[in-house]
This record gives sequence, C-alpha cells and structure tokens, in this order.
Amino acid sequence: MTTRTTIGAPDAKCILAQGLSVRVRVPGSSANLGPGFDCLGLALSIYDEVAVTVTDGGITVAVAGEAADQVPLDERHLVARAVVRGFEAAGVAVPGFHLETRNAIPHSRGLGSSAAAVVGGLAAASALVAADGRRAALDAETLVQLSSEFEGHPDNAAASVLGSAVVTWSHGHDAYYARRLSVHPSIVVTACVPQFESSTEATRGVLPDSVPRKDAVFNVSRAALGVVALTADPDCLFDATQDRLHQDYRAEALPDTTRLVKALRDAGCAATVSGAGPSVLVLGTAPLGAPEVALAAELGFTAIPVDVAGGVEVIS
Ligand SMILES: Nc1ncnc2c1ncn2[C@@H]1O[C@H](COP(=O)(O)OP(=O)(O)OP(=O)(O)O)[C@@H](O)[C@H]1O
Ligand SMILES: N[C@@H](CCO)C(=O)O
Repeated sequence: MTTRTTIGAPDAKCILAQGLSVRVRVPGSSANLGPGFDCLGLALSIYDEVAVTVTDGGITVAVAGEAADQVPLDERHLVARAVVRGFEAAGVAVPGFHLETRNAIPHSRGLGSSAAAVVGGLAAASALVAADGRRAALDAETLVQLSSEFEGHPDNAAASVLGSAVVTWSHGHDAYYARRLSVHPSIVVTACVPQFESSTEATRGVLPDSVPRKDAVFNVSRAALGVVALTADPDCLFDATQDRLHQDYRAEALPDTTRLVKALRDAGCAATVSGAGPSVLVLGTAPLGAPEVALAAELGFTAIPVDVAGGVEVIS
C-alpha cells in the first residue's frame, strides 16, 4: 500500500481540498528610513501578486515579471517555502499546490522584495486556511513573527504585513513585534532605483558590532524624531533621516548610492539609503524637483513617485 504524502503540518488532520485557490497582493517596503536600522519601515505602492491553488500532489511554480529567470521554479522558491511554513503554522496540509507569482518589486535593490515574497506566501497559505474554514487563519502578529524569522529582522516584513509606517522591535534573536504608525497625509515619497543590485546579506556583513556612544545617542534621537516627523511634524524629516549607525559603514560597498544621498541632502532633500541599498528613498512634502530627478538620472537612478501602501491583502 502506498502512503500518500502531504505538504504542511506533519500528521495534519485538516487536509485542504484540491481546487481551493487564493490570490494576494503584497507591497514592497523601505527599511531603516535613515536612523531606524532594523526598527523603522515604510510600505511602498510597488506590489507583487501571489496566487496559490491546491493540487493533487507536488509543488509547481510559475513566475512572471521581475527576476523571473533568476529564481528556482520548485519547492526551493522563497514564496513556496513561505506557503509551506504558513500551512505548518496553521496546522493544515495539502496534497500539493501550484504557485504563481507576478513580481513588480525589483530584487536586491533595498525595496524589500524578499520580505514581500515571504509575507505573500504566508498570507496566501493563511487565506487558503480561512477559505477552508476548519482552522484559524494566521493573525497579523503571527504573520509578522513568521516573516521576520525568515528575514532575520522585522522592519521590511512588518511593513509588508501591516502597511503604512511601522516601528519594530525584537526580544532576543527570535521574537519579533511591530506597531503601525499613521503616516502624516502631507508626506510624499520618492524611490530612486538603480539598475544594479546589492545583496542585503553582503551589506549587513560590513557593519561593526559596536559603535561610539555619541553615535548611538545621535541615532536614538533621530529615530525617535523619525516617529514624530512621520506622524505629526513632517518639517522635521530632514533631521529625522540622519544616520550614523549603518550608512557610512556601507558607503564603500554602495558608492553611487552614497553619492546620490549626499547630493540630494546637499540640495535639502531628506534622502536615505533604502534598506540595505542600493536604492535611495526620499521623504518630503512635495514631489522631487526636476533638478533632483536629473541628478538621480545622471548617477543611473530612476526617480519613481510612490504612495505609502496598505498591508498585504487577499484580492480573490
Ligand atoms: N518574489 C520573489 N520570489 C522568489 N525569491 C525572491 C523574491 N523576492 C526576493 N527573492 C529572493 O531574495 C533575494 C533578494 O533579497 P535581498 O534581501 O538581498 O534584497 P531585497 O529584499 O530586495 O532588499 P532589502 O532587504 O534590502 O530591502 C533575491 O535574490 C531572491 O533570491
Ligand atoms: N534593516 C535591514 C533592512 C534590509 O532591507 C538592513 O539595513 O540590513
């Protein structure tokens, strides 16, 4: 007798039915916002879509859009791994599933593509559980926790889950928390995106284990001010986006990004490295001016106006 294997929670009593299908939309994000290394994030209106259908066996994957030819089309695919983790966490299993992703978030540009991929997979698994109705879907706290475990830091992941701006923190190395902020309606966001890539793992590797106390104090003040600037007083955005904790250490690995941040800040714009780079995020109360857009273009960056996005959502 052959034993049929399932995918998801071991020995699950709840097996989702073949044909059950969902589609979710998940935003990219910018982390750090200058001083808030690993603890501030902002969801951006650049979206990936993830569709999952329960099948009679195996994991199949189809990808369209960004980096479609650079990701594995099997169970190693990051979104597929997150779907499986979501089933495990919800205590369900499936005979198999087909995953389709439509990607608009560029990979390895500091716009939270990996976090969005993981949040999309977890949220799709959760939506299938909700559609089945026999087990509880994953709540937002659980989505933040599980997606941050994949990432190793919660700032991008929480922004993709909750939307808007987020403050995140952790206890030890493996318990992650987040709260959503209401972003001041006058804030305008521009992402300056280059063609070249940079790996987050690589640019985390260049950071020192300790920093001078005066730099720590500097960053604590700026990150706290960041919450004020984002929610209540956007006039403080320029000071609130200063950083001494990570950007200077990453400058050598990100020369053009560093040049653009400096040039924009010299022009009075609240520019920061987006996440671990190489994109640049600009926060303000007016769209980026033509001279600054031209400045970005000269260095090989495309300035894209973006909105502050809501969190991951089920669209069908
Ligand atoms: N939609 C996706 N599908 C499959 N794999 C993905 C997807 N998005 C990202 N990845 C994986 O994550 C890697 C990029 O992750 P990385 O953390 O270096 O950059 P990022 O998430 O785009 O930027 P940052 O974390 O600085 O905002 C890709 O090379 C790919 O392996
Ligand atoms: N806080 C993370 C974000 C990566 O997107 C870092 O700067 O490494």
